[in-house]
Amino acid sequence: MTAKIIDGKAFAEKLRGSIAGHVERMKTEHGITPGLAVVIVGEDPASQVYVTNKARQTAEVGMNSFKHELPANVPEAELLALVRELNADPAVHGILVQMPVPAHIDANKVIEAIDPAKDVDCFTPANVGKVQIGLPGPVSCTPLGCLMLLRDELGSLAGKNAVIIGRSNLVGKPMMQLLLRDNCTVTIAHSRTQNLADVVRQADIVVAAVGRPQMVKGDWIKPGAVVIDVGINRVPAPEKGDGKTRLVGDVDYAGAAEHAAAITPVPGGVGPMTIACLLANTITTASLINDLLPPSDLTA
Ligand SMILES: Nc1nc(=O)c2c([nH]1)NC[C@@H]1CN(c3ccc(C(=O)N[C@@H](CCC(=O)O)C(=O)O)cc3)C=[N+]21
Repeated sequence: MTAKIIDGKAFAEKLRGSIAGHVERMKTEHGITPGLAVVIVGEDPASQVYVTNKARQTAEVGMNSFKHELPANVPEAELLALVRELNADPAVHGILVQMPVPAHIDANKVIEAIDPAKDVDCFTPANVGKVQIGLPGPVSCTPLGCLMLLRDELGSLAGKNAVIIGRSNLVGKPMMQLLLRDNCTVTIAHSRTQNLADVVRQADIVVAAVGRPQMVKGDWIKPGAVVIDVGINRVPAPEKGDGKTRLVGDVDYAGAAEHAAAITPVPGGVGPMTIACLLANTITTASLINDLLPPSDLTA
């Protein structure tokens, strides 16, 4: 079997088209222009590229984009003060502080400073709790993107055996909540899981989010399973020339594609969905802030 490639880039583009429509309606019907503020601390080149992409896509869907760049040695208090300023700014409906922040800054303090009403990453305890009990609000971007791809691929997820590899607050745990809400039987595997290969062999749905290049092997994949690869790992690519690198996921793509019914590539799979869902969350928070019903196609 050769798996169908799930084109996350194309899906994300379609989603951004729908988001642009919602932005237009919010402007014309309600006089609201959704605004997203992105804060980046330090000069990490990968983060810079990523934040620039976000700002461009934010503007492309018609939202206001506010970018704040702070030096790597900015005092924690100054970052917290900026977050509070953004909390109070009525033009800002979403706040994202690019992670990781430098070691002298306490990331938890930063997250707790963000007004949950504007927490488009869904990092705050209040929003994590809302996802758990199914109240409206922003939903973690990467898991939301994965869920949209899975629903598009499978229709109903009810009764499927889903195995998530990785238990992070960013991906594994919120992914568990969303799949459970869609009536999957969910298993979370992690670094201490015994017989990981056998656990994964039970899965109709595999979500790999461990951050270890190509760790999930092809013969772990049950024939006909759908594989969502969240990993984005930069590895050496000597075949491309000295010092060159390439991106690979957490799944051995070629091996898994021999068994899976469908699989997301890296790049071009989950990554673009994460950014699109960030914009989707900004529509959700802008709606809720203004007592409007968030569009159902942009949330879980
Ligand atoms: N507060 C916060 N929220 C985040 O959501 C957040 C963050 N901090 N810090 C960094 C990570 C990483 N992340 C990515 C999103 C999209 C791609 C993406 O679009 N990747 C492309 C490839 C890009 C390339 O070629 O390098 C793809 O997979 O096709 C990558 C990485 C969001 N993050």
